[in-house]
Amino acid sequence: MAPRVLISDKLSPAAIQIFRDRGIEVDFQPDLGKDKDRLAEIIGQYDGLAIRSATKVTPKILAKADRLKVIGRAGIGVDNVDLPAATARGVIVMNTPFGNSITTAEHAIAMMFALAREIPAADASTQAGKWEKNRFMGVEVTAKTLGIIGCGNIGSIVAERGVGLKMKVIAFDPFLSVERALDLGVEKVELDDLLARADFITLHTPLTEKTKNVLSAENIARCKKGVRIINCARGGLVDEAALAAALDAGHVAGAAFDVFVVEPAQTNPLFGRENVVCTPHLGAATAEAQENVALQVAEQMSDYLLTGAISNAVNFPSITAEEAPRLKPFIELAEKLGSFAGQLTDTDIKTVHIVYEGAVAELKVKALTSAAVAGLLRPMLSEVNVVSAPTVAKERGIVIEETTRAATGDFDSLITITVVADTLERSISGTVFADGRPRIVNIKGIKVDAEFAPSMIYITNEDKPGFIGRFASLIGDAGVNIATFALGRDHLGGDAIALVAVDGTVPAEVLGKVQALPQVKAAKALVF
Ligand SMILES: NC(=O)c1ccc[n+]([C@@H]2O[C@H](COP(=O)([O-])OP(=O)(O)OC[C@H]3O[C@@H](n4cnc5c(N)ncnc54)[C@H](O)[C@@H]3O)[C@@H](O)[C@H]2O)c1
Ligand SMILES: O=C(O)[C@H](O)COP(=O)(O)O
Repeated sequence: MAPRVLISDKLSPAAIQIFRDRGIEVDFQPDLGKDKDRLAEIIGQYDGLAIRSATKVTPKILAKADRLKVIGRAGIGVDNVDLPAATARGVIVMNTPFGNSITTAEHAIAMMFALAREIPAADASTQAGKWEKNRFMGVEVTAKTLGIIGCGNIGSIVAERGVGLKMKVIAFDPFLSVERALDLGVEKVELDDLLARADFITLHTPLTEKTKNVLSAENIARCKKGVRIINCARGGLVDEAALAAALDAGHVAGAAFDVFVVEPAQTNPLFGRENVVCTPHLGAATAEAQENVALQVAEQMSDYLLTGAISNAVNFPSITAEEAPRLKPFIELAEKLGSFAGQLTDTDIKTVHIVYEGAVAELKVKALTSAAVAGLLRPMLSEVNVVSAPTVAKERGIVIEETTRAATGDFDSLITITVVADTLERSISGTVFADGRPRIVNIKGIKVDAEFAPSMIYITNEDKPGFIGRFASLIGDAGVNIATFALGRDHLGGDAIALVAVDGTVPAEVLGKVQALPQVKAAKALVF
């Protein structure tokens, strides 16, 4: 069945064409995002949801999204998607981090000029027939100091434009390297320095706990008198009420805002002032940017739905289209090895150490680790999946360690998972043979060669004669058919293991009888 995608926001029709060309069914309902109830009603029919910022993907909507595999944000900010809830359901959330950056940077520059020359007020006055030539006295931007808070994709483009306009550009961004600042022709400064020196301040950070109200009443008071403030990033970076007061007091000369704490902004503390310029979240609204983000999101979502390739996901590592098919059998192996270890572990897991050897070490091991951890935790937490597993493990204080190294033994590729719990440490290794099927090749240091089967019995016993015969007749008498039987031992007469694939489930009383056999140390029914 072809995957189905719902577009619930105003996306360029270019996206629809891409989906159709790739053989994906697409429903384009550009106003649906605003109707939460209707969206919740129909979301269960779709594998993909393509959005901009009007659709709010809440836990309630996700709870109904039974088929949903991917949410594609045609744009940058994913703050309208409940990421923990999407992750918990195994839904990949991807954005298009660069498609609208130039456009948004240009909007910030346009806002700066609008403020510097009071263009909106002058326009309104002129079109009202007033010709108030003496009323409007602007300021030049040349040689002024432009302070950028957040110098990432968009902030950097604004910086370059600012330098081109002969401004002195300073930036506060804890993650901006000195080399990058130098490349951009920007002086990296601390926030206090920026506040004290900037004639224009423009914000380009995401809204986080740290950046919320970065321009608070106190920080606005630290700004140079006559500063002009531009926000084309996210509402909430500036305390709107404090800014309104500072504008009224004449401390701030002007403000240009594209984004607001509450959107759509029908009322706002900043509204109604001549030295305030507002646009309705138009930062990304150019034909070019909308074409870019629509094409990109449709390609990315199609790739994921059709090939498993992942790009620009905010909750999963990237996987290229070439990697996806090579990774697939190892994802299955990692998940099953994790599941094997998880089904044998009843106590609190402290550490999981995963070693990737040989060719598999060259693949995206982060994705394999997520799969292994999902398999490991699923016997204890049924809701966990490959996307949510690392977060769930972290929440539970489980330390995940990864090692990659060249092949050391008999196998081209080998994955070994060691689980350290309260009172035990358990290792299991597996590989994928040329037939693409995952195999178990070592359990706690004992070599074995077994395929995974839907229903298995794992037995540890003393390596003494008689066990196999007794076990086989017990199982046979109980009407349980043995499909395959794999054996291993550490040395003659030492510890032995048996991995037995059976048809159908193993009744508890049969397992009890196996456990009671002489020489058997433990027996466990496993399902894969
Ligand atoms: N108005 C619009 O229509 C529109 C369009 C596109 C993007 N945006 C928004 O613009 C913002 C920036 O987007 P981007 O693509 O440049 O993001 P980005 O991730 O490339 O850059 C953000 C920068 O902020 C920095 N940063 C993070 N925390 C900080 C802190 N506490 N103090 C200072 N700097 C900090 C990061 O180091 C990073 O360099 C986002 O919020 C995005 O949603 C708005
Ligand atoms: O984060 C973004 O990309 C911008 O805020 C643009 O949002 P929009 O796609 O709703 O215009």
